[in-house]
Amino acid sequence: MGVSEKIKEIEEEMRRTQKNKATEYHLGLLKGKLARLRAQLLEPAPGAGAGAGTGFDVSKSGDARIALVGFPSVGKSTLLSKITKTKSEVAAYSFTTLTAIPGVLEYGGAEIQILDLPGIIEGASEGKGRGRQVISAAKTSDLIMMVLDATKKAEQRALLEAELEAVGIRLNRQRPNIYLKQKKAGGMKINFMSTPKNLDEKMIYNILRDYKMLNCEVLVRDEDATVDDFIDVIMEANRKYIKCLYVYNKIDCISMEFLDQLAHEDHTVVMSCELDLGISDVVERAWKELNLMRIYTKRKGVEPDFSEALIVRQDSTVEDVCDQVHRTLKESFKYALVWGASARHVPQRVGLGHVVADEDVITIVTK
Ligand SMILES: Nc1nc2c(ncn2[C@@H]2O[C@H](COP(=O)(O)OP(=O)(O)OP(=O)(O)O)[C@@H](O)[C@H]2O)c(=O)[nH]1
Ligand SMILES: [K+]
Ligand SMILES: [Mg+2]
Repeated sequence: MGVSEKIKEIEEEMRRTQKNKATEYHLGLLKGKLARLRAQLLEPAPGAGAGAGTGFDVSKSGDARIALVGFPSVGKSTLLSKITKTKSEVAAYSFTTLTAIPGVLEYGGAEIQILDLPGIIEGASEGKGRGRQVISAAKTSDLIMMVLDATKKAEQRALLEAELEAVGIRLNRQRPNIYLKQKKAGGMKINFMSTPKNLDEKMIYNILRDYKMLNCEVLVRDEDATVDDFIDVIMEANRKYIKCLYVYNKIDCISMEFLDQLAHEDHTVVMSCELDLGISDVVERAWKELNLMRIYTKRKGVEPDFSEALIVRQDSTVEDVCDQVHRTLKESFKYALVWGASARHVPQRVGLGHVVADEDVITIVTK
């Protein structure tokens, strides 16, 4: 039996099994097995590189990468052509786009790579269409823009989310607060910080044994943690926590009432590429979700250079800023002077570990 068939069989068994106290452990084990099989499915076939030669092996460039994911003909390519200088083919038929098409969005002094991808369909995670390559490309992004057709049924969003879930992408979620460490010996040590609501020692023990992890230390810190969370922690190497912005296109074709309802949902923006409505909101929201920071440098005795920003990620330190300037700069680093929101007084003299804030001005003093 192939991996896909095994997955189907387990999914079927899970559907058949009634959820109650008596079946809880059995269902937990099935979930664990399912997660392992799904990860197997994603392993590249022997000899074939990840997306090599299929047009999906676009190298990363710029300060961040955004992937456009959605069903066919929702307007992904139309959006790419609107916000970048790249023209990706647009047409009324499905699967107009067949490979990954990169474009560059310039915003706030940053260059953001936008990846237009082929449309995906239900079953994509199991390899339907080019689903697996598309989702693998999405997995490399810093933000997923899920482009949705506002005129289509609401289920489309849940269907797409399930496809992304199945390959280990977790949207707008944090890694579960569970500590897990494999050991060479000593058996299993399972501890809870407070009484868990959805987990117990037996459940964790069963799943660990099924994964042949007989020596390890577990500390569940979150009382709301579920079996799925625990499996995510075991499968850590295969999981990716990515932000998602839901972008509803074609609002030129829906009622004002429905538009209002959509616009109020979390992590959601609405637009019409056709009427050129809301496009700048989409870009602004995407920029915010990326949480990038602009840092300006200033040479001693000279005004800061506001024409060119260094772009760093959230929670970056002076060390990260140095790396942006030059790979070896930190080797000759003596101290830095910082003006702006991260400084307690201006200028504050700081070391490499100082965490910077958006729009800080910094002078790096070398030995
Ligand atoms: N009414 C309306 N039509 C739109 C809008 N944006 C795009 N379209 C149309 O939707 C169709 C599909 O657009 P594409 O950009 O090719 O869609 P896609 O998501 O890239 O499609 P695939 O590459 O096939 O997955 C085209 O006929 C567009 O003209 C919009 O805001 N309103
Ligand atoms: K299309
Ligand atoms: Mg397209």
